[in-house]
Amino acid sequence: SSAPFERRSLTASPSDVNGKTFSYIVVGGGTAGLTVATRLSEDATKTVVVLEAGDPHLNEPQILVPAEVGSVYGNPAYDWLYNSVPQTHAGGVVVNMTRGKVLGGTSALNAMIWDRSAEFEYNNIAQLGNSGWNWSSLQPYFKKPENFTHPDPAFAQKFNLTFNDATRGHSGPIQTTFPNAIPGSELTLEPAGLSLGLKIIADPMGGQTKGVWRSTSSIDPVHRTRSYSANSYFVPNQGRSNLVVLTGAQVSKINWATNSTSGGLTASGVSFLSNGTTFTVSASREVILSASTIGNPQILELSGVGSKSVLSKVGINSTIDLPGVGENMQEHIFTTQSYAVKTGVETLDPLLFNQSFFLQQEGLFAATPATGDLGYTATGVTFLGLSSLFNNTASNSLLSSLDSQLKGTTRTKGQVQQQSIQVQSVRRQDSSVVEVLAEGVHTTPDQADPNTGYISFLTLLQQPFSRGSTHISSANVLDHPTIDPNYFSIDFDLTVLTTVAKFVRTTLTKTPAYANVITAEQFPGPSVNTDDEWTAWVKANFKTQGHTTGTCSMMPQANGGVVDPNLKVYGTKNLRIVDLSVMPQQFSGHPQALVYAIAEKGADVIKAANK
Ligand SMILES: Cc1cc2nc3c(=O)[nH]c(=O)nc-3n(C[C@H](O)[C@H](O)[C@H](O)COP(=O)(O)OP(=O)(O)OC[C@H]3O[C@@H](n4cnc5c(N)ncnc54)[C@H](O)[C@@H]3O)c2cc1C
Repeated sequence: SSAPFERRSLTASPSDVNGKTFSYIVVGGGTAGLTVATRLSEDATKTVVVLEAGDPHLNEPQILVPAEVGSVYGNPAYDWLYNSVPQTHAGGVVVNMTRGKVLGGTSALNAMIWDRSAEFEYNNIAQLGNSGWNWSSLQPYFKKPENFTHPDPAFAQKFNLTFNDATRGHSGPIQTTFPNAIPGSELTLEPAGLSLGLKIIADPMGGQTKGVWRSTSSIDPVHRTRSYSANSYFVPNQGRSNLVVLTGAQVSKINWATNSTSGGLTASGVSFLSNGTTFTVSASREVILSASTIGNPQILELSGVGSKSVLSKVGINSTIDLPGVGENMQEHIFTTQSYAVKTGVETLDPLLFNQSFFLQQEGLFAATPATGDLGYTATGVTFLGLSSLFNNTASNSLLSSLDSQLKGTTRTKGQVQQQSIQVQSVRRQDSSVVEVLAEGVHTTPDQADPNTGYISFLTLLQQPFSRGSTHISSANVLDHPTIDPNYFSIDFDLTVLTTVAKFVRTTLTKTPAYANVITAEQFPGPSVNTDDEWTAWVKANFKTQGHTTGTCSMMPQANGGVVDPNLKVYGTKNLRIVDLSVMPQQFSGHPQALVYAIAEKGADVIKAANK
């Protein structure tokens, strides 16, 4: 059957929404937005409208087929095309920041890895003044979004795909499982880790993640296609008469009720642009911002909520003085290295260079059940602590320079508190500072020889200490904000990222398991050798993982926070933020499962407040 690509259409038009009143307005139909809207519309006595700037793009192979991941990055029909400002501490490079501008948001184009971070990292969030946001209270919300399917037992045994049903969800909308296509070259992962003295983690969803393990992905177990907020939360419920989703609608500001302001401002609704025309819609209960890390600060600032100095620069009057808006931005960044392997070692490179192989794999993928390499997602991860990269002396000196550099930077109370928690965290025996993701393919294909197979290592910084910002650059919503992640402003980040890149060359690929299959390092190769060359290479080649957090941090207001533990924006009665932007601190790992958990918990908080 060709079920995965069946066409569906959305019916709402601006006139279905303009001038009307809904119980709830959800701004942004992304990962969190469609999750919270679907849950809120379970209450038939309430009406919900979602305003999403992007188009539906439902049932498109470029989104659904795992091996097509990346094919829409940089395409304005799917991607916001955000860029950072030139990065002062990285030789002025401009970093491309892909974000989904499509129904489903970034869940429509992410790399589908479905995992969880270490237990203590969630407890760190509670320690910042956020009661109810710790490992144990998040458990039901970790499980609620997920419907986990076991892998085929023989395949699981071959690739060490282990799991624990007790830590997974089994009846949620998002389908998760392991891919059923992993190239043989990735069999090196576990033996390499063991020879480095690392632990194999059998249940990485159980709160311990340092070591070597195999990740699941958000993919359908039969068709092997992407499962994301649009096709898994929204589409099955699109027939609800109290749920309206309008695409191609970019929210330009929140409108405020002019009556009493005691106890905070009331958001009466929002204005939005569709095809160049401005419309308005009203909310009788709440306005919920789910436009994420870059979209939310922009909308708040355009509505007079933010730092007075940012607003006055673009001529916007201050409605609520909230200097934390758009600040405290934190990002995961990475570089990749690729190694040529011996002839006969199976890799995914032929998908890129061998047309008849590709067509054969297309056929396998189109069958029911789907098989073959087009269903590939990355599974092989290694999470390393400081002690894998530095000896005791080097580690102590790194941490003491970090401490003195942090003390010399201007920080909010909340940042002082979170960075001291972060320093304690990176010192823990069970904490990770980097992830090494192994993939059986060349990740920089323009550097590859079409007749050779490759394995690649992505080295990903997990505990960045640099803090950046995003702020409006004008009073026009169509102008992109000024995004400055301020990468490498804290030296720790550059030292760790450079050291792990060298570790891949000098240690990881020298383990017997890798040495046995590798013939040569291909990227970066012999031109990068000295410490200075490595540092320059990292600065010129790093990319962002798109895991940005922090710009609407959940922290006490006096500490620089934007929302309280009920996700309500300070100074308002009925404006909440439900998505990744509320997380005040970066986690080790990949955030999408946390985003769904935030949205599920947020929906319960909102339902309880609006009985
Ligand atoms: C390239 C890439 C790969 C990734 N890979 C993984 C992975 O493998 N595993 C993982 O766990 N995480 C991954 N992530 C991260 C993860 O996907 C995101 O953190 C998560 O999807 C963010 O969810 P969100 O709801 O906060 O934002 P989004 O899903 O981005 O939703 C925001 C929505 O708001 C809309 N919007 C913005 N402004 C407006 C406006 N003014 N009006 C109306 N709508 C607006 C946007 O169009 C979008 O739909 C990846 C991210 C990227 C960028």
